[in-house]
Amino acid sequence: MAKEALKPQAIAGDFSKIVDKEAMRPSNDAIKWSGKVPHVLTVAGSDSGAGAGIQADIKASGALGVYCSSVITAVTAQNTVGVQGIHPVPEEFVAEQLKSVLSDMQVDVVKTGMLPSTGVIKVLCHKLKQFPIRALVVDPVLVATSGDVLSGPSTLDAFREELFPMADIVTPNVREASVLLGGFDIKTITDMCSAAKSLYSLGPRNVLVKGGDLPESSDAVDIFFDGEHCHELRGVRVRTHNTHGTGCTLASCIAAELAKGSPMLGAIQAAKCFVEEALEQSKDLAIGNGPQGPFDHFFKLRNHYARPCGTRFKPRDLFLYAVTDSGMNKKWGRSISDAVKAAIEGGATIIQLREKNIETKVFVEAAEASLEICRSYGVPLLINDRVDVALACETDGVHVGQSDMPVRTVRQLLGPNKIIGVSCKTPEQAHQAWLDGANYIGCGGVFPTNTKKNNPTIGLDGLKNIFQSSLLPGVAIGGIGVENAHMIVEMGLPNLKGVAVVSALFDRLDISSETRRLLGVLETTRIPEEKRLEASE
Ligand SMILES: Nc1ncnc2c1ncn2[C@@H]1O[C@H](COP(=O)(O)OP(=O)(O)O)[C@@H](O)[C@H]1O
Ligand SMILES: Cc1ncc(COP(=O)(O)O)c(N)n1
Ligand SMILES: [Mg+2]
Repeated sequence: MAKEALKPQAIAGDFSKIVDKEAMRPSNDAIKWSGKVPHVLTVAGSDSGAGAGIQADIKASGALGVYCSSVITAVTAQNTVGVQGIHPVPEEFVAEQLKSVLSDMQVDVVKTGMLPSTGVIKVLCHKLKQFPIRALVVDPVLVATSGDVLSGPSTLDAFREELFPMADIVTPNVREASVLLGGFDIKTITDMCSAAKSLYSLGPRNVLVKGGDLPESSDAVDIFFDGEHCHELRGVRVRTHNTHGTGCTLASCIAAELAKGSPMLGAIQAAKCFVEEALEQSKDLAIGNGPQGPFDHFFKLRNHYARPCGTRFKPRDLFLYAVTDSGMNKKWGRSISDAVKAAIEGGATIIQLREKNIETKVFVEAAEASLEICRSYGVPLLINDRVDVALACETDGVHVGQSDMPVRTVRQLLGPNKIIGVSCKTPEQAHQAWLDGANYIGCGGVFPTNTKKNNPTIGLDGLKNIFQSSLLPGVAIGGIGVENAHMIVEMGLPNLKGVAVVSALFDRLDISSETRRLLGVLETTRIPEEKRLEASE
């Protein structure tokens, strides 16, 4: 199996090297299928619930523009609750399916999933010697995420002694790595690196130990070992129960990217980015009644908000928008990052550091400390006005006013993956923000406020005037608190996605409880029926 072509580009620097996955997103260029098409063959089980197994592999490959054929090794009766039954396909028929595909089609990469018996593993190894391919991705599916056994302990030797030495990469999760290493205890990222190195000694060219189920890990961290360096691939842990099929999907995305010619590390980064985006986009999916639902592999077809990986923005992030104020922090004797943490713990969905009188060094330190907190909760962090601080700290974006740096310039500096918000008082300013490439608008002040002196208020009518024509989602800001936030919600304006607040949170003794109170108002206020009808016209 000619593997040199896929030799990973080892990156200097050892364990603590966190590789920037943004550099390698799945190519979004439209792949026109003509002539030789990148081709993955999945050799795996069928999941009747279609969240994992060959169904996940075929969907993932298709989403990445790669053709995917399939050899079924077992048929499982499975849903979001678990696996109710397994019917292995006789190994001679697995051999027949392999011969049908490999003898007729130019398969670039084979990806394996559920291999229920030693016999099937032996048949597969034999066929791969008979029909050489460019790369082999082995996802050693032993136990489904639901906990059901998919490949018994009798297959461990065949995985370790026959299949692993042929693999370009093996992708065990923490549990599978532990079992394959005879019960090696994996509790930390350092343990994951040790496990990856031990698995590497079994013969695969590369090892990826997946950390989706690593206990107490605030991020989703995987460890990639290429024989020289341990690379830490860190992604945001998406708070969702729709994780059925994450492992299958990651492995089939790696196979698809390899089939398109990516180097190994680039393929892994692109695959991880795809899974993270799919999970993020599928948080509200409700398929099945069990504890672990599937996610949407075709989110890019449905998602008209272009959210390249690395942009943690969705309009619903604007729901409860906390804007810090250094004067208030000084008054209450708290640091900016403490205020940020308290607001997020109370339910804030996005944070903006608005620090008008602060030394740049202090601002950068506060932004870095706040970003660490925001990342751990998966909450976007924006910087008010100071594009230099946003760039220096790699925050999720900026919010600029009409007299700050022009939005087009900000977009050129920050690139497509960052969030840009713009303060607007008129429909014309909102339209210009859309033309200039902003992601959202902040409109106000709605009610009189002491936070922003001599700032003419626009009132509810001004707010309505803007959002009735705005092409961008946005928030209302200015004098908003628990006593009047319901009035904003009751307007029922489709693009008005939330409220931005300052003193209602930060000029209070207990930020978290004030935030929770405001969240309660926003969540319980109902849009009057007539407004709902008006909005739907
Ligand atoms: N909640 C999550 N948020 C973001 N990434 C996740 C999440 N759960 C799993 N992943 C990622 O999905 C991929 C599959 O990991 P994992 O779920 O551990 O595999 P398996 O499904 O085989 O148990 C890994 O890249 C992991 O980091
Ligand atoms: C047929 C089949 N193959 C694989 C898995 C693993 O699923 P996950 O990726 O969620 O661990 C599964 N549940 N069913
Ligand atoms: Mg999983």
